[in-house]
Amino acid sequence: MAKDSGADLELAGVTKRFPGFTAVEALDLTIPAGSFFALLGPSGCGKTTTLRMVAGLETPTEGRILIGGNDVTDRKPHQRPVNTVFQSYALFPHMTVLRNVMFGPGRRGVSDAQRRAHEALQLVELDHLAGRRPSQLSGGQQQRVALARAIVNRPAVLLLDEPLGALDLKLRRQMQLELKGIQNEVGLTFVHVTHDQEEAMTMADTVAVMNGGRIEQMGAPEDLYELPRTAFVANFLGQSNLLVGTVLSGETGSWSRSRVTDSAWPPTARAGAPDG
Ligand SMILES: Nc1ncnc2c1ncn2[C@@H]1O[C@H](COP(=O)(O)OP(=O)(O)OP(=O)(O)O)[C@@H](O)[C@H]1O
Repeated sequence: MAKDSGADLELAGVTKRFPGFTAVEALDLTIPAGSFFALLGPSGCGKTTTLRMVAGLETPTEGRILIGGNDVTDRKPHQRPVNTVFQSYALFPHMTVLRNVMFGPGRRGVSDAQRRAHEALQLVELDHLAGRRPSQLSGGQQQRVALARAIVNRPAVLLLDEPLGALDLKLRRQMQLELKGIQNEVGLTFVHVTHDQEEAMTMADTVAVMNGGRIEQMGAPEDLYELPRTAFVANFLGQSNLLVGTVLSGETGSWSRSRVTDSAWPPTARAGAPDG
């Protein structure tokens, strides 16, 4: 399959309020074209609501959403250059794998829908099972068909909502690598929602850690791990030993005299705080 170019995704002041509850709070975010971006956070932090607003399934209370520089905030889901892969594969059970993958381009009247569907199936290494029905496939194979069905539409942005959540651990780890490989190959912009730290850290170029509807910290996985800016991020990304204290003086990396403190986080500062 030809390498498609994804588009930048930009969220400007995006907020979602449900009656009596703010799920997403003034989110500002730019995801560069062709990158693999992960939204990581605990249950209820607003990840799926954010994704649903990008897909057009939820309307922001405030803010704008731009894809490739075009404001899509008021566009219906099918008018956006976006496809979503859900945890529940949502394949059509009565159709073959090939028909499932052809469905989108076929409906849009694309002339070479069948060839494109075969290409997408080759990409996920399932073309040899094109004649089967979803019930004759394993969970991992069904998830790959769901991915092919999204990729065949060549969306500028591909949204993945816990796409590996229904798979057992071994298959999940294997699919993480495959998904990352496919993203490299097709070059689309991937936005992946997960509460699995390891998944986000191994797959994404950039990880945004969400907490209570806000992005607590965003950066390359290794930067988040090495330099978490808050105790929440440190705890969420791994095991950590936190000590509460007060900084009396000094700068990060060159401490003279301090007591270890919550605000003395990140860990380089901790390591340099000798006399607490
Ligand atoms: N239609 C709705 N009406 C009211 N509150 C909602 C609605 N949809 C979501 N919420 C609330 O908004 C918050 C964020 O929900 P969201 O589904 O975005 O979380 P999440 O981070 O994706 O969680 P999970 O990992 O469990 O899917 C939750 O507290 C949820 O209860």
